[in-house]
Amino acid sequence: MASTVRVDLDGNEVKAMTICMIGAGGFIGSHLCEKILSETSHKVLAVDVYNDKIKHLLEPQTKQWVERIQFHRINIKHDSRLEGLIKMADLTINLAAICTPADYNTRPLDTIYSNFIDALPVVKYCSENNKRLIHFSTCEVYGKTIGSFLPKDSPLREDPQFYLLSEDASPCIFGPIEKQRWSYACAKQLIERLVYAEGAENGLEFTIVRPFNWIGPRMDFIPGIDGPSEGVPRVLACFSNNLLRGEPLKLVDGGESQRTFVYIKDAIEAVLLMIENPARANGHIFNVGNPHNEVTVKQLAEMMAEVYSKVSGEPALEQPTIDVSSKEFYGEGYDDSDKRIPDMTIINRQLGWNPKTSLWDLLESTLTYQHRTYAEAIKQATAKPVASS
Ligand SMILES: NC(=O)c1ccc[n+]([C@@H]2O[C@H](COP(=O)([O-])OP(=O)(O)OC[C@H]3O[C@@H](n4cnc5c(N)ncnc54)[C@H](O)[C@@H]3O)[C@@H](O)[C@H]2O)c1
Ligand SMILES: O=C(O)[C@H]1O[C@H](OP(=O)(O)OP(=O)(O)OC[C@H]2O[C@@H](n3ccc(=O)[nH]c3=O)[C@H](O)[C@@H]2O)[C@H](O)[C@@H](O)[C@@H]1O
Repeated sequence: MASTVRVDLDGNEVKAMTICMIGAGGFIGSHLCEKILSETSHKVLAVDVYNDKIKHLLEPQTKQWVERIQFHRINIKHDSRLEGLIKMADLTINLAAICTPADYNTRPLDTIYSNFIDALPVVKYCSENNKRLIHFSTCEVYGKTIGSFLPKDSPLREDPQFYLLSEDASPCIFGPIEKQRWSYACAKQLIERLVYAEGAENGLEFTIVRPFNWIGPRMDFIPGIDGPSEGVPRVLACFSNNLLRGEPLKLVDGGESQRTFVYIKDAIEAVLLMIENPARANGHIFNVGNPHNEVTVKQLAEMMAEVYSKVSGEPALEQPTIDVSSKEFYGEGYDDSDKRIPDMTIINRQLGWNPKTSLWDLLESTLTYQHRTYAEAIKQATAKPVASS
């Protein structure tokens, strides 16, 4: 635990606070809990339906933290204890959501309920009780870039004003309703507007975070090992699963879409700055991403194959990638964001935050983790039973 006095960006002492973290048992939540417990004196009321990813923080041997984290197994859809926890806390952080693209077109109702309806009471309790809220939205609220509607060979596509995604200037461009992929982005957009309106009309102190493809250890699950065999996680876990099993990586519609990936540990630094600098963070929407780590999905696959071979000692795959149609991979109603580059002006100005880790370095540490965590389990799961004589 940090024994020294923590100061904010303006040199003022940061007093220890109690944080109600909803969705604390997920990928981002687990890293945020670790950071808060190891570097600050704040207390965490961790709310989730699962706690596997934060078990190491809850076990009795982590004595130094035991009094600063409490796990509450609560489904926020229907649990009257939620308001009490929000009242006990100085700050609520809401991370709870269905946020894997394979669900958006196949479980659109669950997606809309999870990202909009279930978040409503959280916003209401914070507003009514004058509690600060940090709400997790997504870069998907931007949808497609303006540039994607220009002719393929238009030189305007190179002009940043047609692709750079800015919190206070870019429009939100989604596909038609039958493209149910956008159920998630649309629900997130509406909850952002509601949070913003609570701020404008009722004085809610809020910050909205728009993550741009945060990746790292503990993201999602490996199908058939710590998640359902038929489940489709986000791209990092899909490609990790292929590499661990020695299969080609599946490129949806040729892997032409572009993403900027940021290392989870860099991104968590930004969230801690928001937590401890309310005067600079309240009332703002922040892009949090790494504009320097842009690749096509195909380039990501090739880089992951190269890094995995290096960290595992396994020979490189003869055929590293294979094409698959989005209909085959995700089903009817899938659509895609073409390109996602975050404008960093606002987060730079308000919090002075910049990401540090290159894509190669973050893949090296993440794939080392994946190999250590899963290689043996995969070997056992795929071993052929020895025929009895
Ligand atoms: N990882 C990213 O790069 C990324 C990008 C954009 C947006 N986000 C947003 O950040 C947030 C966290 O994402 P993540 O990657 O950690 O996802 P995650 O799925 O790992 O974590 C979400 C957690 O919320 C919990 N949860 C869901 N519904 C709940 C309910 N009804 N009651 C209690 N707990 C519930 C889940 O059990 C899970 O542990 C989400 O809101 C997501 O939309 C993440
Ligand atoms: O992480 C984010 O910032 C946001 O974007 C993600 O959306 P997306 O980037 O499309 O999700 P991934 O599953 O990580 O897919 C990235 C790209 O890889 C492709 N992909 C995925 C998996 C695979 O095996 N092969 C493959 O080519 C997808 O089609 C897509 O083009 C999710 O919607 C959210 O977690 C989040 O809100």
